[in-house]
Amino acid sequence: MKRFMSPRSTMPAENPASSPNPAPSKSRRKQPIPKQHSKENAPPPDPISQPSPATAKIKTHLPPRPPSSNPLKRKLNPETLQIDHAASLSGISDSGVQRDIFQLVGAPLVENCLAGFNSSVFAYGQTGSGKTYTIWGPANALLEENLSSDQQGLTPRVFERLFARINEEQIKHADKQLKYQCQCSFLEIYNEQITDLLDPNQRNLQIRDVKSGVYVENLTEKYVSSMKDVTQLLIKGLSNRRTGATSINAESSRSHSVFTCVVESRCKGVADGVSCFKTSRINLVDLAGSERQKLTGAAGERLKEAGNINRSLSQLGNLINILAEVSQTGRHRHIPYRDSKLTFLLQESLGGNAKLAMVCAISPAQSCKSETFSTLQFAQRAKAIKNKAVVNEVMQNDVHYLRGVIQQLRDELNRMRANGSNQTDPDGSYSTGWNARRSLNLLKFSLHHPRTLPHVDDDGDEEMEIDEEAVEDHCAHVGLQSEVTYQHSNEVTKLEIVESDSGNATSKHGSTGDLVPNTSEFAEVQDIDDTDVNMEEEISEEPKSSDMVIVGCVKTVTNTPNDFSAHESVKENPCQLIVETTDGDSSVILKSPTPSVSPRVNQSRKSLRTSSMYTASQKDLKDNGPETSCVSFTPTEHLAASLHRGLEIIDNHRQSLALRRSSFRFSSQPADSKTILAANKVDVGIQTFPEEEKQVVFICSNCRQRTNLDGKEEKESSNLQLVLVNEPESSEKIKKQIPKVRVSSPGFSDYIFHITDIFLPLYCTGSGEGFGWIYQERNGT
Ligand SMILES: Nc1ncnc2c1ncn2[C@@H]1O[C@H](COP(=O)(O)OP(=O)(O)OP(=O)(O)O)[C@@H](O)[C@H]1O
Repeated sequence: MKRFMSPRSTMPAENPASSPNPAPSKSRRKQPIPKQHSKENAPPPDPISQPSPATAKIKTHLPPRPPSSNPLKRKLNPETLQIDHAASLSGISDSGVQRDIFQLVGAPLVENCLAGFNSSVFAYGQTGSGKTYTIWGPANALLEENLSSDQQGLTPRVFERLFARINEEQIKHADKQLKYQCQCSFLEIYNEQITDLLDPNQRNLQIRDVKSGVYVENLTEKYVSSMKDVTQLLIKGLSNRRTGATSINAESSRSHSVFTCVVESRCKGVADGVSCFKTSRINLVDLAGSERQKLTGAAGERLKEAGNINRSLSQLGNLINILAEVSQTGRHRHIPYRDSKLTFLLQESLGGNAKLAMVCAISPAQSCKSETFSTLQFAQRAKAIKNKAVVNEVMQNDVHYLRGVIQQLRDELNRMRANGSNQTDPDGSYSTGWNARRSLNLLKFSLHHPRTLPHVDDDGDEEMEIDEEAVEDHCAHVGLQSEVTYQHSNEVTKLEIVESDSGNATSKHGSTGDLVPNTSEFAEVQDIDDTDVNMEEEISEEPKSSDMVIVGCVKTVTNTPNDFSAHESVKENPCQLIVETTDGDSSVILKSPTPSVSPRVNQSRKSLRTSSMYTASQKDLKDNGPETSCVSFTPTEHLAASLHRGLEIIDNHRQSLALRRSSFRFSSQPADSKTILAANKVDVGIQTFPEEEKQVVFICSNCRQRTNLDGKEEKESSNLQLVLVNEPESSEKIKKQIPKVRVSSPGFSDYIFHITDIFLPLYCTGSGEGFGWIYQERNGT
């Protein structure tokens, strides 16, 4: 390849005798390989073709060797070379056939990419061992007429397959309007400086580290849709690489080069209306080769380059050692990603969200034996690294579809209301409930948001307890306002949420800049596996409103499936719950819902975000948000939660009507109410109480407003109040009553009820606006 490119600057091999201190050459036009005259640059004596100690586990044939001018041509007898360290490697290409490499590395990479995984391939090895040949192939193999050449490198093969598979997938999923788009960039790191190979005037580009990852500022990105497009970029980029002749390699790469392609796909579910966005990143990395000065005869500028190359490779090796150690021992250590541009830029590929393949090129020459073993050791250590690749996927619900579901639920509710207390038709009742539940399930599925819609287990008991001290403080504060009375409960000590989410294994990674999912959806996809949430909640000492937040809807932003322990502190802002993780690294904020936003296209995507756990869209979100992990409830999510709870009400209402009795009610007669809960952002888990326990009455803001009109004392700003029928007995009892209210439906198993301000009006006689009301109120319309 290199010999067919028009290099920007071809630097002749250094000859210390004639050029002891040559000026750096910017011209990289191809030069004939200078003969080596100096003793130092003279080819080393022929190696003795002796096999390594006979402790081999794998016998391997080694690739054809470099040109005759290359000292590495004096190879060992491949039949007798035995390698100790190869046992753990994934595969060894026999005689360097490019097709083999593609089958071993390229084909899986393409499938992983289509599945939404980031994938990287690094070519590592000593200089002249065939890395460039492997990754890009010879240049003539890139020419259109030679596309089927056996010599074709890994990269063109990958893109050939990728475009073929994209076509297949688009045809196969035409009903889902599956569409792909690919965007490529090409850069090199030379002497610790980044140059844009697609626009060589762009030098010394800076790596920016933002919350969502790192990217290279001002790097050119080009859309590609065919092999021809990619070939053009490859030819252009490779011709701009810095190469130089050494005694080992006439066209030795003097830089690390990274070809990146971001593949985005979007499709829409026919049945559920959910749009799915996937993003994956392919990094093809041709590392500069390690070299020993004695062997390469480098001097002057070439020596300086070699020093930089070796330093950067050594930093890579160091990083890989640490990552391997961390993976093996589980010990936490500082990972020195920033030691070099290479590791800084490609940190996501190294121990992060990417599948990583290392192609290690080795020389059969006896003189290179130590480099060969060192390369194999490197490969072995690299293999111990455990990356955390996830499918980078974001689901977006379809607003139109959800509107349909809302309408359906509204109709069902109206039907139920029309039936009123006439529940003589159990089948009708069942069918209504079933329809509602089915609608809800569809909605759940569409939202991909099981945690927003907590499962209500008829036999379960989801209890939230509140930190006693915080509650006391809170109550003391509220008590001073003389507006709240509480019912005593000795058991309440702290708020503890244990939420089990059997959410789908979506990923954290959505589309790149074209798509801007809402934050909560992003948080949802971040959480790919079952996650337990244990939180201790503190309540702000300065309650301002009595909004109640369903803390059970808290979603964690976590990259790996694990348990999540969080320490919550409820801030003042109504409807906002800030959850700080115990390690202080992040927090989750439940915000008031914001107006629903349809997916939109953001054209300004940054390039090469190697920490592509977050896409540009997610970056937008992250950038808009705090350092902490921010989870906002969109109106849609709130709507979904509301619908869910509305359904619970329907069920409960049906049961209540059937039984004609219940220990709680939603009152439209606020005149009865004397107790108002001003618990700011306190979730209330409702459990079955013994029947003799006190009855609680809930009123909504509408009713409360009427109460005010009636001259009742009311200063609360919230839509929801808890009202106890009986007079409180003491302030002590008041304090402990806030967090826990239990409701029972005798004759039924415990029923868990979440109470929020948003659904209460459904039960207010005369409110009459059903779910639409909820939706509109949440949007402030
Ligand atoms: N499998 C192979 N078959 C045929 N020729 C090969 C093979 N591998 C390498 N070569 C040839 O060997 C020479 C050196 O290979 P290449 O430039 O790929 O090495 P490299 O590891 O990239 O070296 P450097 O680190 O110095 O850039 C090239 O001329 C290349 O064409």
